[in-house]
Amino acid sequence: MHKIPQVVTIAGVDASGGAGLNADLRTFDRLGVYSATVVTGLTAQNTLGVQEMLPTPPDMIAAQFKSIADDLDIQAAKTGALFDLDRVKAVVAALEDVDFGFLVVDPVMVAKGGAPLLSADAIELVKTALLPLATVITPNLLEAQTLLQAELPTPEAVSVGAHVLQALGAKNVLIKGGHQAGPQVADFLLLADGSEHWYRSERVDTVRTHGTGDTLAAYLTAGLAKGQALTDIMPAAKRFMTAAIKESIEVGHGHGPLNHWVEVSK
Ligand SMILES: Nc1ncnc2c1ncn2[C@@H]1O[C@H](COP(=O)(O)OP(=O)(O)OP(=O)(O)O)[C@@H](O)[C@H]1O
Ligand SMILES: Cc1ncc(COP(=O)(O)O)c(N)n1
Repeated sequence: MHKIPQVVTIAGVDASGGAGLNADLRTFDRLGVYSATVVTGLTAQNTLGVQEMLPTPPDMIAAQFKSIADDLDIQAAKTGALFDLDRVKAVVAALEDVDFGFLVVDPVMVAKGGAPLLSADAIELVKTALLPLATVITPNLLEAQTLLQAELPTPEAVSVGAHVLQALGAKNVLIKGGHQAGPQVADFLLLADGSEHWYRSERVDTVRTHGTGDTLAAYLTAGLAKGQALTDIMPAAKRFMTAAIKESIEVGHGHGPLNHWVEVSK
């Protein structure tokens, strides 16, 4: 018998396959970890936008958690789209009840095309109840600004904002820079020990970025399950992100998905 790290993604399904738990599973497969799923909702969406959403009943979210916790040995979990207050409540209650090891909270709020994936009245509970459970939270710039109710226009402001998010209870904070203007993307990592790390890379000029945030957060989840440190995971994750965005695949007519099969140079 072979031992394999086991992870779970707690996220929504993307009918067109590019984002949400579909992107997570592909990333987990790529990194050689076994993955389970707690489906928080279905989305009828494609690379052009989100057409319909159907959140999972809270009881069914609880039942999925129980099935997994009763049988599997999960070392790391990741949250993605949680849709609304009832889904956030269900996920927080379940996470407090199980031991799924490391927790990566990707506070997904808006899809690339602009559709909301978290209702405004759920944001406060994400801040007060979900963030304190997190090993690492991975907001993009806009999500960080929403959580903080403040603009983050400079690298100094990003650093200050990360410290405020850490004070809310998240052990480590990664603020992703894909939404920044300029020739570079810069991700900022604030670790539990207070050390600060910038990861800068070229900005690929493309709209084919469906699922970038999910993929990076899933990459971190797999690395944590393997026992790696965030500072060891990030450089490899960034190389993968750049390559998967750059070597784009011809799928869909809008914000196309990433190339999760890309060869990555060392
Ligand atoms: N155009 C780009 N070129 C290179 N890297 C990018 C680009 N866009 C995003 N990235 C990288 O992808 C990762 C995810 O960042 P991003 O800010 O896009 O997350 P996100 O907005 O949460 O994604 P999503 O909208 O899928 O939830 C980061 O490492 C970021 O630097
Ligand atoms: C179910 C689901 N989860 C997450 C995202 C965010 O990904 P992106 O903003 O890249 O489309 C999404 N579009 N759909």
